[in-house]
Amino acid sequence: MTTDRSTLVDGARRIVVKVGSSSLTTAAGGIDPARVRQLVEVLAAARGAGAEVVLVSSGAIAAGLAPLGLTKRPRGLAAQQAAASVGQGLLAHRYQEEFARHGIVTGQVLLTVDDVTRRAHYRNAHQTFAKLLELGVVPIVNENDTVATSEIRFGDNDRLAALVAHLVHADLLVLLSDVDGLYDGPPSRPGARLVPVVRSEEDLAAVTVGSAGSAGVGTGGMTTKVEAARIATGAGIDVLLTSAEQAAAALAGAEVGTHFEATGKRRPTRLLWLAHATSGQGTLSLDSGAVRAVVERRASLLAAGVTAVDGAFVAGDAVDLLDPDGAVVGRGLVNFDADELPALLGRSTSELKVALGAAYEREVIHRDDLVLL
Ligand SMILES: Nc1ncnc2c1ncn2[C@@H]1O[C@H](COP(=O)(O)OP(=O)(O)O)[C@@H](O)[C@H]1O
Ligand SMILES: N[C@@H](CCC(=O)OP(=O)(O)O)C(=O)O
Repeated sequence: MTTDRSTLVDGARRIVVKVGSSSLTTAAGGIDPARVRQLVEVLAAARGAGAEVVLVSSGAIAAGLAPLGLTKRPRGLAAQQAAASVGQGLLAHRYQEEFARHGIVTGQVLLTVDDVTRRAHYRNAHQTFAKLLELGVVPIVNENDTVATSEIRFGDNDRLAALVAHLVHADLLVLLSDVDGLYDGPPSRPGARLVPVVRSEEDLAAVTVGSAGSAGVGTGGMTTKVEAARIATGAGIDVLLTSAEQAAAALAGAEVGTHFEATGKRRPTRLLWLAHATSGQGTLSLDSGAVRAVVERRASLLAAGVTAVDGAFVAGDAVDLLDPDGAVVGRGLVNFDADELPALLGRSTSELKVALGAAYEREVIHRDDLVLL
């Protein structure tokens, strides 16, 4: 049964709100202080009503354009990183001042994929959010654009927001865009209709999802929002998608935008990151026995079942697991460097212990560090 909106919103104790660049910028592309102010008023009201709020805000690159004399988002990664470096401080400052008007302290959290997939870093991120919220701070999150390389980049804050929602155990994820919800086709197309509720994949089958509109500051368009909604709902978190203009109404429980209903159960957070926020830094090819062990018995991967190694990874990196036909069956955090592995392949752990010492007795990937894809 569909939860009515006011029950959904009133029942949400912890809310992650994501706002896109297109909802924060002027037509010329710079940050619009009036739009930031309006958003902060809505979030301060949600806080006043008793919810804890985490804001995932895009806009660093957009905020950095004008100071650098640029009129549109640059194409190259280095130029985007430079713009983000200039813009992130300005953006954080804008928020800090606006929240301070409501007596609310903000904290900046810049995340990279690495920060949240490696065990120690992930625990650290989790603890930082917990402490900030305990202290009554509104964390303002963005990708750490200036240091992320293209290989380890989320690239879009929609998925980042879904993963943060899971990391902080949010009850509700609100995605704010320049469009007031999911339409059954690109909203510029005549006759496109708003989809008020998405309950399952079947409801998405009839929807044509396109990329960003003409303004040119957004990144992923509707594709990354639907993907973010899939990640969050699959992890047990309800999602509301609407426009920044309708944020106040949405957070007051009005029937605006699109509600993606939570479907799945919570999964261990780190594995969600591993499945959705990383790509493998290399591959391990498995023989059919190892595929069965890993996929059917959920066992750890041992060197005996690995037939080939590809890529330049180091211990702790994510690698993709391939079946004998080359299809990706899983992803895991590997316990050895790529150049250590060839000498171990096909050998049993007891044999490795005798030949190379106890340090080589360990699994290639422990089952707790492995997700099936
Ligand atoms: N089926 C759809 N429903 C709604 N919007 C869509 C759809 N397909 C494509 N879009 C486009 O996606 C855009 C939102 O993406 P984007 O500009 O990246 O937003 P943001 O900056 O908020 O992340 C909308 O303005 C719209 O033009
Ligand atoms: N991290 C980048 C934004 C990436 C992004 O997802 O942008 P958007 O599609 O506007 O939400 C920035 O702050 O400019």
